Amino acid sequence: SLLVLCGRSPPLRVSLFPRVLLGELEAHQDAWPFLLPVDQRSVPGYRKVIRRPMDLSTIRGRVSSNQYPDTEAFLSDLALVLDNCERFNEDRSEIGRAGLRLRSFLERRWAQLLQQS
Ligand SMILES: Cn1cc(C(=O)NCCN2CCCC2)ccc1=O
Repeated sequence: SLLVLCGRSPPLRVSLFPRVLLGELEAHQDAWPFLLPVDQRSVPGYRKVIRRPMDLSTIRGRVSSNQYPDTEAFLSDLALVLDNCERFNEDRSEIGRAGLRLRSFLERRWAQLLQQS
């Protein structure tokens, strides 16, 4: 309705996009390396190499407690998950390939959602 559209904040449905996208990422078959924080004791070198760890459960917690001031802050945490993955893993490794496939899904799906706005 016009009331929703003329407010300064984005229309309600656009503000739901992060929750829609996050739910689909959590359910994605390539999300398994990213669902929980990397166990830094069981992955040699991770703590030293990756200065800002991030994972989908941490993002879920921040979304649920409204800790993202705007959509860009949410998208930058998502990008951090996948940038960390590319930094730490060979592209041709199981986890590296999962990260590349999940990033491709994320980019295509986000563009699709924006077409609906
Ligand atoms: C993103 N990422 C993840 C790992 C990892 O080992 N995750 C655990 C994966 N398993 C899934 C079921 C039990 C645990 C290592 C390096 C890395 O960059």
